Amino acid sequence: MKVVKFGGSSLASGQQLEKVLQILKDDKERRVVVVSAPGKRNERDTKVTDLLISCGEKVLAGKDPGEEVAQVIARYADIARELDLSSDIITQIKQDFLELLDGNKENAHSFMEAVKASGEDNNAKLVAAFLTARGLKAVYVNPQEAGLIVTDEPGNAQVLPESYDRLQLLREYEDIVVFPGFFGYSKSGDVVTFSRSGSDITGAIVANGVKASVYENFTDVDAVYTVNPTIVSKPKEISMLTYREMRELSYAGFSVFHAEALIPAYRAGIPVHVKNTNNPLVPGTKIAAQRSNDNGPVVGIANDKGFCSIYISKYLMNKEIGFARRILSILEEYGISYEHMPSGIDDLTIILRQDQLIHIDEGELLARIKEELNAEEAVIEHDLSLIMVVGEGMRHNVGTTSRAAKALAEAGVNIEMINQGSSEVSMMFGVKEQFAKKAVKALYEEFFQ
Ligand SMILES: Nc1ncnc2c1ncn2[C@@H]1O[C@H](COP(=O)(O)OP(=O)(O)O)[C@@H](O)[C@H]1O
Ligand SMILES: N[C@@H](CC(=O)OP(=O)(O)O)C(=O)O
Repeated sequence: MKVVKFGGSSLASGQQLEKVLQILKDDKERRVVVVSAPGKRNERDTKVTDLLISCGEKVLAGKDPGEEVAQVIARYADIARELDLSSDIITQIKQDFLELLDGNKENAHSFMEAVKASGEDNNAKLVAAFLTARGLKAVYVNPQEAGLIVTDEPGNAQVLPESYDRLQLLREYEDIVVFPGFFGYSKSGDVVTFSRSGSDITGAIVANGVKASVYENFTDVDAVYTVNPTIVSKPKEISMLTYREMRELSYAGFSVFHAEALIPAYRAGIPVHVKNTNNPLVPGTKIAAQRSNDNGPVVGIANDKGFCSIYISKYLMNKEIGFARRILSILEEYGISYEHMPSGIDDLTIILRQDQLIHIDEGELLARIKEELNAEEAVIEHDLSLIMVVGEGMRHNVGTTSRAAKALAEAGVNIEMINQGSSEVSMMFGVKEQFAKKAVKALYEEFFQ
């Protein structure tokens, strides 16, 4: 049994749904289909999830959401019209959506979560109706009915382990199961969404639950490329990656596959296969526990922006017991999590996502660090990009760091920080955001050209 997930770009129009139908017809093992909400039809289009967020926010602010409501309904109606489906399904979607907007708003978070999740939920109903109309027996299954239970963290749900056993029952369905991505239900029965692009996570959880032979993730590119294709045009494709490599690359900006979607598949030893809905016969990229190591030390280079660093220096920091703990507990009080923490004998740098500081008085934070830790210096540097050079082969190859550093130096990119060693399969460079693209191009030239 295969679990297949189709992303928003694969479900953006009737024409795309025809491709999905063919893909399902081509392989009878494709028994569980996880769907996103309709995505962008072209560069200037808006994803249904983004329309839903604006719509929900307007409702909560007491403004008229008429335009967004019309746009959301029009997206489903256009698809149904293109596919010659009965108008009943759109009438139902519209009625449910208006009822939802009219419903209980006492808890603004719960309301927004339900509005966001409706994008996937209604699309799953539409896709099931379409497949059935074309002669494939298919049934919509609700995540609560199927037992996908998650933590109550709006926009950041985590699956609860008991879900896996319950989801196993999806194996028993005779019809193709169409399952909405992006959300589960809390123990108290509320809709809770995963982080953005989280339908990838649903797909991995369901694949684990039903112990699929493979989790196929259908998207709009032929493969996972060695570098983001919006930075380097037509980059080399990756045919095979390990879970660890993909996790590092997704975390650092390879948005093609969600970083949190690896663990459920990895835990059950289920291979992941990234494929193109628009070109399903090309081999795509396979992700598994091991791969043959014949392509040099580096497999991919990812970058992500929006980071900052807090640099702290204090003479003899290395001898002071509990120094890092005390800094981290100050950050904890402010509700700040950190990403990396490279350190030296007298210095320490904490790298974190910059958006966490939006509502924080940075001057006050630095003053506290200096005062409570008797630090000589504490400064924040903003607008950093992290570049992650990833490859299992780096463990066995000497000189990869110096090759990378030389390539950056020759491109005139100043390295603000390096973190190497904590992960065996990656090294990280911090650079100023304005140099990130130049840096990625230079590293690509060095390792792939
Ligand atoms: N290294 C990479 N390889 C392939 N695609 C990448 C990479 N980095 C970023 N992307 C982007 O990821 C996109 C696919 O992810 P996404 O838009 O979430 O698709 P979907 O709609 O299928 O969920 C691609 O169109 C591409 O622009
Ligand atoms: N629709 C949700 C979840 C998702 O996974 O979408 P996509 O497959 O289009 O990335 C979002 O936009 O975040």
